[in-house]
This record gives sequence, C-alpha cells and structure tokens, in this order.
Amino acid sequence: MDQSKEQRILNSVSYNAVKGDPESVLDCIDNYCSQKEWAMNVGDEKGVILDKVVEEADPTIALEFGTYVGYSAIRIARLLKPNARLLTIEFNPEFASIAREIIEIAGLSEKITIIEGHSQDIIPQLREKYQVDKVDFVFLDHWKERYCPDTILLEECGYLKKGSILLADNIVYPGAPDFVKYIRSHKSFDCTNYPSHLEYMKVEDAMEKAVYMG
Ligand SMILES: Nc1ncnc2c1ncn2CCCCCNC(=O)c1cc(-c2ccc(F)cc2)cc(O)c1O
Ligand SMILES: [Mg+2]
Repeated sequence: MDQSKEQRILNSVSYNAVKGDPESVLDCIDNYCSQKEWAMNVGDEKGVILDKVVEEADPTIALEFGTYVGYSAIRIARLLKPNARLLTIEFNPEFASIAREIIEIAGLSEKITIIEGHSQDIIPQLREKYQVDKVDFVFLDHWKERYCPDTILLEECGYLKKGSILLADNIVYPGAPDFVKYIRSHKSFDCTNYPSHLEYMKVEDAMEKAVYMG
C-alpha cells in the first residue's frame, strides 16, 4: 500500500535529521514541506510567533490541540524549562504514532505526552487522568470550529488561571470566525492579533493570542 504523506515526512526526518537535535528536526520538516509536499505544520514563519509567545508564557504545563506530525509540539517543548511538560491531543491514530516517532528523534519524548482522542472528550479528564490543575499555555491548532467550544470548556473545567495564555493558529486561513468573535468580546480575555502567512505559502494568515485575566 502506498505510504502516506505523513509517513514520507517521518522517512525524511529519520534519514536527514540529527538525532536528539530538535532544531534539525524542525528544519528537516520545513525543508521537506516547502520543497516536496505541503503539509499543515505551523511552519517557520508562524513558528517564530509561537516561539515568542511560549517564551513569554514560560509555561510549567502547556497544552496543544492538534498534534499532527509533532512539529509544533517540538517547537514548544524545546523551549520548556527542565520540569515543565507539554500535553498534546491528537484524534488521528496514524498522525499520533508518526508524531511519537518524530518527537523521539528530536529527543523530546520525556517532555511531551501525546494523548489520543477528541479534545472535547479529553479536556474533562485532564485533572484526574493527567494530574493537570492549571494550564499556563494552550496552542489551538485542531478543527477550527472546535477552537471556541474547547476554550469555553477549558474555562468551565477551571483549568485557566489569571495569566494563562492561549494562542490560536489559522485565524485568517482556514479561519475561526466564531472563536475570534467570542474571544475578542469576552471581558476576561485580552487579545492580540499577529498577522502572518499560511505555512510555506504566500497566502495571508494570522495567529491570535488571548491572555486570561481571571
Ligand atoms: N484532539 C482533537 N480534537 C478534535 N479535532 C482534532 C484533534 N486532533 C486533530 N483534530 C483534527 C484536526 C485536523 C487538522 C486541523 N488543522 C487544520 O485543519 C489546518 C488546515 C490548514 C489548511 C490550510 C490551507 C488548505 F488549503 C488546507 C488546509 C492549515 C493549518 O495550519 C491547519 O491547522
Ligand atoms: Mg494550523
């Protein structure tokens, strides 16, 4: 059976990246996806915005929706302090297993926990099953129509504290209009928009940061 695009990305990382070097894994994925096959990684341009917001948040507990092949999980985890950790939620089992291998090549398996399932099912389990009390940083990069309901669910479950930072990908393309409307009109969130471009393309995109004010 033909290999999937995601399997071909893993092959390229496995062959070209330096084991234990997250930067070389990121460079390998960016080179492959800009030169060979486009894929929906946050990419190197929006990735710099992600880096800056993660450094600002300096999270002990970080959460990600939409692991895909693990590119943004590696981007986030490589910046985490020694005892900090990232929980990343992916519902596609093939993506989750490819991400696990790519994260292992990057040498970040100790800092990243991949949880398989739908975000709306996993969020209520984070406290009991994953010992999460509060979340310091959340990266939203899964189904765009899930951004808004999952943000509401995070707040309802009490995972957000004063200063928790949310960062959402694809605000312009594919777009998350209900999330933008909700988050910008909600009194407890202080929002900032970061114009950028769709990964590996000249198409306009943006990221939205929302700081929870308690
Ligand atoms: N734990 C969970 N719960 C719910 N859904 C879950 C999930 N885990 C995964 N998913 C399901 C997410 C599926 C991928 C989400 N990302 C996207 O759909 C996405 C699409 C584009 C895109 C742009 C231009 C195009 F022409 C085509 C596609 C770009 C991006 O940066 C994207 O992030
Ligand atoms: Mg995205």
